[in-house]
Order: sequence, then structure tokens, then C-alpha cells
Amino acid sequence: MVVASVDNLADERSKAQFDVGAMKIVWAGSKHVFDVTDRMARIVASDPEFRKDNRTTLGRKELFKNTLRKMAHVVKRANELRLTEEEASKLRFFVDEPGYLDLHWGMFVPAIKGQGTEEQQEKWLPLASRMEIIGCYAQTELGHGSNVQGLETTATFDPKTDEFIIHSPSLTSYKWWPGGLGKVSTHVVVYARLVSGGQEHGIYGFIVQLRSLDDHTPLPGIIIGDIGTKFGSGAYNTMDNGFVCFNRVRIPRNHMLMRFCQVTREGNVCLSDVPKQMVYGTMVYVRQTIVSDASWALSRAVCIAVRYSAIRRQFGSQDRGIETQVLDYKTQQSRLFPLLASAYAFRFVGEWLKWLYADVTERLQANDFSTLPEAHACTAGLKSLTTSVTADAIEECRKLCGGHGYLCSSGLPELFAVYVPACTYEGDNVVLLLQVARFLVKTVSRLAAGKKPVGTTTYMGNAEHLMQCKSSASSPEDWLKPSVVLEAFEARAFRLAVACARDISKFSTPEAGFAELSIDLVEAAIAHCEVIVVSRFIEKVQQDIPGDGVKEQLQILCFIYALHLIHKHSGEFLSTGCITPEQATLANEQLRTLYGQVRPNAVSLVDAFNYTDHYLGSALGRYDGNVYATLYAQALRDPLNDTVVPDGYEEFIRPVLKQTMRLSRL
Ligand SMILES: CC/C=C/C/C=C\C/C=C\C/C=C\C/C=C\C/C=C\CC/C=C/C(=O)SCCNC(=O)CCNC(=O)[C@H](O)C(C)(C)COP(=O)(O)OP(=O)(O)OC[C@H]1O[C@@H](n2cnc3c(N)ncnc32)[C@H](O)[C@@H]1OP(=O)(O)O
Ligand SMILES: Cc1cc2nc3c(=O)[nH]c(=O)nc-3n(C[C@H](O)[C@H](O)[C@H](O)COP(=O)(O)OP(=O)(O)OC[C@H]3O[C@@H](n4cnc5c(N)ncnc54)[C@H](O)[C@@H]3O)c2cc1C
Repeated sequence: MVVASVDNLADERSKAQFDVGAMKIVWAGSKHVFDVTDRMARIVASDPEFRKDNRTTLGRKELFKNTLRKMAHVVKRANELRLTEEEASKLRFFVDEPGYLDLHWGMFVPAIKGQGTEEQQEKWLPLASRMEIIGCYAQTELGHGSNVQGLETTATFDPKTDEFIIHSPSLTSYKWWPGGLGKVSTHVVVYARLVSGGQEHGIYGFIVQLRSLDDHTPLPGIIIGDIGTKFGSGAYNTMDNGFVCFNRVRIPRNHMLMRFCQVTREGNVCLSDVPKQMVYGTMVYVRQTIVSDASWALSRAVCIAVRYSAIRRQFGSQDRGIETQVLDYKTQQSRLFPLLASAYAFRFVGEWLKWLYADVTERLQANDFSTLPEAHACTAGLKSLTTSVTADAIEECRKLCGGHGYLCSSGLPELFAVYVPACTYEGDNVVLLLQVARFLVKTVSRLAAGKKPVGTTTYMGNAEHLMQCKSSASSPEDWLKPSVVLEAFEARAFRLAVACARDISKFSTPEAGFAELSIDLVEAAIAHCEVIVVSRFIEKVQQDIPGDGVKEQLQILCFIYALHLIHKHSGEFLSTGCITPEQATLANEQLRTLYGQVRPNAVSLVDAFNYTDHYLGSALGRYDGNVYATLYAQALRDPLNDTVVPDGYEEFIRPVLKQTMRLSRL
């Protein structure tokens, strides 16, 4: 059955004022990436092994086994099709289910590449890339996650046997959370306190074998398992996040990842002259990938909400004629279009961050560590900003879809449940923003000493101007001038950072000031991260962009992104004196106009994400708009509808009805 709603999307598509095909290439990043992504998405969508519409109805054991089957199928298909690494990781991505492969390829392998010596890489990487071993990354403990220096697990060197003894001295030292650890991994990179000659030497990574390669049983001294069911149905429960306790497990000395610190046969600890934070390198790498992933999750939710808002009609007709598409309501637009704009903003900042990461990596290889603090601040800050916004946005998209958004068949509940831990893993978002704040306060105090800021803090070099400037916006159109927008963002961020630095100096120690002012510091950090996102978006739309109308659409989205933030944080823009209340009103007026300009293009702007119906996994977001028939068909497939009279009728419904009948006869 095809209902009238299908016409709505065709109609919407006919209104597009830009070349959707060209926008698809901009979104993908290049024609090559588009082709690879498109091909891999279609392979997954057309393979029944990758079916995912039954996930929320499976019990934990079935669900997990189902994921094991899919991960094995990914490996099989990657080999059969002789996929490149780029293609294989896209294929795996579109399977859209957390699984041990992510931790193996995303953390275990990068940890060895980043922290292993050449010799260690030669030994372990071939085993890992042929998947003769499966690895994971165990840093977090039951009692310690954010505070890496507080980890309790010990790795004590025994010069008699030339081994390390890996030990969990307490319940709170049990490794707890690592993905892939609970049931699958054969090996792990464990982070532990290095102890040699009776002295502690800091936290380092050690490769430990967990399970037999013959029968998968845990090796002696290892107590291991899954940490239990997590939030939401389906969702992250496909992953075996695990615990492990090490009872004096012995590993050869050369299983310590020794690129930055070597322990000799005699137990001498030799530090190379690189910053000790290099041991945190895997986290920096993954944070950077998480920023790119945020735009995927956000755009997916937005795609569902935009298409459904074009289908859904409510009110607007007194005589039972055709009702108004909810997408036409300004309130719907004001909640939805900033999220659409944010998806594009995060896509571009994610691409830029990839570039920054590659640049820093190249410098590190040449022993230039000067840009490491900035790379840390950018990856930490943008990871925090983009994941927090995305998690909130998915929930907002659910509400934007009304009641049907609450159904699992909308795809939104599971998307939220699977995404929201991104605000916690790879560093709690508040903890990471405090790292950014620390970097900003340092940068501000160095300004006083005449040090020129570089990279993303270059704008702070314009200190005098940023402290005094008053916005020149005197009409709504002025808010379409990149220089006007950027100045407001930079001035707000700089003034907040300077106020924090000034106020900290009033305390007896910087640490006391930092602790007391941490709420303000977090706000200053967010303001700085928003400068980065806004300026990268502006830079992007100032480039040559091929395709009819593509650049114009991106400009509209860029200003929506910036102006909705001015509205959201108007308190800060006003209290720091960067803009006046009248200018805030003008910005809002411009924002309303921009919403009107996006409206006819909204469906095509989400079509540009090029998502298959399989990847979207949503009755509401289907490409053909056949929402109601799909909702009905999926309802009929619910296990509860397997029988007309439910299980439990005889036991629990009939007796209640009989009892009621008896009562009514009294
Ligand atoms: C065939 C199949 C083929 C296919 C492919 C398949 C698969 C797909 C492939 C890939 C998938 C890719 C990626 C996805 C992978 C995984 C994602 C999915 C799931 C997530 C899994 C989650 C994992 C985890 O969560 S791991 C644990 C993460 N833990 C944390 O993040 C802890 C957070 N805490 C910290 O980072 C630190 O403790 C701290 C908060 C930063 C504090 O550190 P510390 O106590 O040392 O110190 P200070 O604050 O005093 O800082 C001192 C000094 O150091 C600087 N600093 C801190 N951190 C860093 C850093 N990282 N880099 C550089 N510098 C750093 C800090 O600024 C201070 O400097 P100054 O002294 O100058 O101020
Ligand atoms: C789905 C998932 C997968 C994961 N996968 C892995 C994995 O593969 N490997 C691994 O090692 N770990 C993994 N983790 C663990 C994860 O990295 C940690 O949970 C994360 O780093 C946060 O640490 P925590 O749990 O100790 O939070 P806590 O630090 O205990 O945070 C609790 C609260 O305290 C606040 N807080 C903490 N410190 C401060 C501070 N200094 N100032 C202000 N507020 C503070 C936080 O903001 C938060 O609100 C995973 C976690 C999840 C949820």
C-alpha cells in the first residue's frame, strides 16, 4: 500500500534550488570518497546478513551472537572483495553496530603503531592485521577512568626472569569497560603503573595475552567477563564491554610498548626526551575520529526528522482539507534547521581536524612537539562540543517526530542509546573541556609575556581590539558579513578566557582558582571551540565550490549555525559587551529569514547525505516517504503481534476478568 504521503517528498525534491549531486560530493569530501562510501553502503544494504531491523527485540545473548556473526561476515566480505583498508572500514561502518572490530582496528592497532618500537610493530602488526589475534584497549578501571595518573594496576619488572608482573591490587583496580574485552579479545594493551627497582615510573601500555588461541579459555591468573547490560534496547549491548583482574600475570619484558620509555634487562628505566603525554596518543587519535563520526550520527537523526516533518501534517485546515506540513511551522524550523546546519558544520570541522592531526603526526615524527598542546586542546574540545551537541540533537529530533519518534521503528531511540556514551568515552566531556580551559588560560597568560599565539588561538593576538571592539551590525543583513560574525565570536571567547585568567590570579594558588572557577572555565572553553567551528565553516564557504547553488546553500547553513549560537548564548554575548540587545534582535531577525531560505531545500539538503534506508534504519526517514504503511507493517512484525490472544491470557487476564465479573454480580 502506498499512501499520499509519498508525493510529499517528490514534491519537496522538485523545489531544490541547488545541484544535489554536487552537494553529495561536498559532503563526502571528494568524488573518490563519495564513490567508495556509496559502493560500500549499497553492499551492506543489499546483504541480508547485515539485516538490523530486529535488533531491539533480541535478548542480550542472541544480540551478541548476532553481532559476532556480522563481524565475521565483515571480515569475510572484506577478504572476498579484496577491499582496501579505506573500503573495509567504510563497509564496517555501514553495518552500524558496535562490535569488537572497532576496538581492534580503532585502538589496539593504533596503540601499537603509536607507542611500540619498530621491532614491536614488526612483530605485532602483521598478527593483528591478519586478525590472528584480536585486541582491545584497557585503560579504565572500576575505580578510575578520567584520572589516568590515578590508575592502580601495576606492571612490576622482575629482573630475575626478565618479565613484568601485571597485577590488580584491589577491586577498584580491575579493568572495567574496555570494548571487546569481555568475551572476544585474545590480547589487550593494558595501561599500568610501571614499577622497577622498587620505584614508580608512570603509566605505560603493556601487551598481555588474555585467552588461549586454541580454545579461547582465559590464561592462568586472569579473571575476565562482561560488565553487564547497558542503556537502551539493542544499542551498545552488541558490544562485550568487559572486566579483567590480573593475578600476578607474567609477560616478557618486550611486551611493554617501549617507544617512549625503555626498561633494560637490568631494570633501568630510560626515558626518551619526548613529552610524557605521548603515551596518551591513542586517545588523541580516537578523539579526532569521534569528531568526524559526530556529523554522521547527527546528520542521520536530522535526515529522519526533516523527511518526516515534510510528510507529517497537522492543523491549518478548517474544512477537513489538506493540513499543514509540520516542516512549515517556524517553531519546527527553529529547532530543526540549526541541527541541519550543525551537521554540515561538524562535517567540515571534522575534515579540518583530520588534516590537523595528520600535520601534527608528521611533525612528531620529525621530533617537533611544538603543536602537541594545540592538537590535544583541539581534539579534546571538539570531541566534547560535537558529541554533546549531537547527543542532545538526536533526542531533539525524536521530539520533533512527535509520538512516532518514540517508537523503535523510528530508529531514533536506538540511535540515541548507542550514541550518548560518546559524551563519556574517550574522556568525559566536562573533563576534556577543562583541559581546553587550561590551555586557554596558559595562552592568555603568555600574551602578557609577549608570546604570540599560534594556530587556533591566533585570534587572541589581536588582544587590544578584541577587548574593546563593539559590533558594527546595524541591520539584519550585517549579520551575513563573515567579519562581523567572526569578530563577535572571537571577542566573546577572548573576553571569557581573559576574565577567567584574571579571576584565577586572585586566588592563593592557580589550582585553587581553577577549581573554584571551573564552571566559567568550561563556558570559556566552549566559546573557544565554537570559534573554531564557525571559522572553519566560514573558511569552507569562502572557497570555490562547484555545483549550481551549492555554495549559496552552504552559506545559508553557515550563518544559521553562527546566528543560532548567538541566540543560544545571547547572555554571554551581551554580558561581555560584544553585542547590544538591539544587535541580538537583528541577528534573530536574520535567522528567521534564513530559515525561510532553507525551507524549500531542506529535504534535498538531507538527501545530500546519501544515506541508504538500511543505514537510516527508520520508518520515518525512508527515502520514498512511505511512512505510515511502513509503521503499520513494522507494528505487525512485533513479537507481541505473533499471536492474537497474548501469552499469559489464561494465567493473568482471564482470572482478573472473572474476578471482576464476580465483583459486579455482588
Ligand atoms: C576487516 C575489518 C576492517 C575494518 C575496519 C574495522 C573497524 C573500524 C576502524 C576504526 C574505528 C575507529 C575508531 C573508533 C574506535 C573506537 C571508538 C568506539 C568506542 C569508544 C571506545 C572507548 C574507549 C575509551 O574510552 S579508552 C579510555 C579513555 N580515557 C580517557 O579519555 C581518560 C581521560 N583522561 C585523560 O585523558 C587525562 O587523565 C587528563 C584528563 C587529560 C589529565 O591528564 P594528566 O593527569 O596527565 O594531567 P594534567 O591535566 O595535569 O595534564 C598534564 C599536561 O598534559 C597535557 N595533556 C593531557 N593530555 C594530553 C594529551 N592527550 N596529549 C597531549 N598533552 C596532553 C595537559 O594539557 C597538561 O599540559 P600542561 O602541563 O602544558 O598544561
Ligand atoms: C560505552 C563505553 C565504552 C568504553 N570503552 C572503553 C574502552 O574500550 N577502554 C577503556 O579503557 N575505557 C572505556 N570506557 C571508559 C571511559 O573511557 C570512561 O568511562 C571515561 O573516560 C569517563 O571516566 P569515568 O567513568 O571514570 O567518569 P568519572 O570521571 O567518574 O566521571 C563522573 C562525573 O565526574 C565528573 N568529573 C570527573 N573528574 C572531574 C574533574 N576533574 N572536574 C570536574 N568534574 C569531574 C565528570 O564530569 C562526570 O560528571 C568506555 C566507556 C563507555 C561508556
